Amino acid sequence: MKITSAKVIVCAPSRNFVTLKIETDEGLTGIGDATLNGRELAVASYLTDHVIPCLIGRDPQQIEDIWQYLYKGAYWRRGPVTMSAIAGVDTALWDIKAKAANMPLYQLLGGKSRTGVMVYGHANGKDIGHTVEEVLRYKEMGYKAIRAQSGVPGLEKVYGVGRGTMFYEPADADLPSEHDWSTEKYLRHTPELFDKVRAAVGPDIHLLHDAHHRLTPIEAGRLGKDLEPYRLFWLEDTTPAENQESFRLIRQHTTTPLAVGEIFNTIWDCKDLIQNQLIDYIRATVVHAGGITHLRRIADFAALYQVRTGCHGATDLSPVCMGAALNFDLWVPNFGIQEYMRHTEETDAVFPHAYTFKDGYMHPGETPGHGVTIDETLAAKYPYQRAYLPVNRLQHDGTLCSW
Ligand SMILES: O=C(O)[C@@H](O)[C@@H](O)[C@H](O)[C@H](O)CO
Ligand SMILES: [Mg+2]
Repeated sequence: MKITSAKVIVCAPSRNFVTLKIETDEGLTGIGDATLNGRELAVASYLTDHVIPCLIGRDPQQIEDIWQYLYKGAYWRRGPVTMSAIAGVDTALWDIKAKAANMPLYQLLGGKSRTGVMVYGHANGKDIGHTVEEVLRYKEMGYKAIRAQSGVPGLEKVYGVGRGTMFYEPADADLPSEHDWSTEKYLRHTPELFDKVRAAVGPDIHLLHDAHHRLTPIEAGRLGKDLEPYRLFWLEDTTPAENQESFRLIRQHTTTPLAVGEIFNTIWDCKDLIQNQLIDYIRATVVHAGGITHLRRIADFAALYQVRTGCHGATDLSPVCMGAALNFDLWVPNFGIQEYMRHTEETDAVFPHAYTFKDGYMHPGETPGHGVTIDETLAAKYPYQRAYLPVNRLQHDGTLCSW
């Protein structure tokens, strides 16, 4: 089998997506997500101008060799642009291989390890009362795990509070919008949020929360300790994780489970965190961590240390990534949970898919491949529109901080 052509499809049904489509001389095609929120065209160019010329004529069945060729052959290794581009190729090749084998991707990986993939949804509100209502609405929809994020009194715009109800998209302007931040206000507010949420939702629903890289390690330890009475499933991205060692301090102060890694793109970003058991869940996922091939390596390494997977699944990861991730989740032995932010109807129409949601669990479907396709005619009706993630400044003096 030979790769005869490949192309990048950039479209924006509700938000920007980058999709790589690979075609072969045996009529099989595969697609992969290569979306990097706020830097989409960098990945599109990386693929079109540098990767695709090297793919033509290669055997698409040689997934591992192509992965190593693209990772080592670039000389400049790692990073979100490179690894999202490699992920797009890798996912498309696994899609082709599973179609050639006439089986869903999870079967090719080793078959199912569970009856379904437990997912968590995003309940958010402008204040505690509204957030409690949203958490109860998600419980009503059948979710067994719900992330709760709310506005913080005294702060105008805070991460995680959407503009709609089901649809949350942080990239919101042609140039980065500016949010304000106060750790003090946030640390005062969040325990109160979970006191009310846990009291309303009962003991059986898994509750999650995302601190979104904003705390120092000792502040993270304090928040983790303050949230212990509410038994969170995980507290996510408490502190910027470039310094993996800093999680040791957090661990010393709290038993609240820790999740990190949605912005990681290789095993090297999380090696120390995992082998020192400084985290409980690794959030890396298909589109930003080099595809199925590399994510499988991360998961197998994590399994040695009883660290479980918790793949990122926000709306800026396309349905192609969701389909591939659900196949991965159904197979992976040390599965933890899958994030599931529902896409809009426009997005779902451009990316028809086999995956389904029922009573808090998802299934990738039985379609050969990863089970997601792209309607190119419809995609063409939604041209790219530059959009950035916000930047964040301390409310009291304007210092730029993590968003
Ligand atoms: O856990 C999450 O889903 C968030 O951290 C994401 O929504 C993140 O803000 C976006 O993916 C950034 O593009
Ligand atoms: Mg997050």
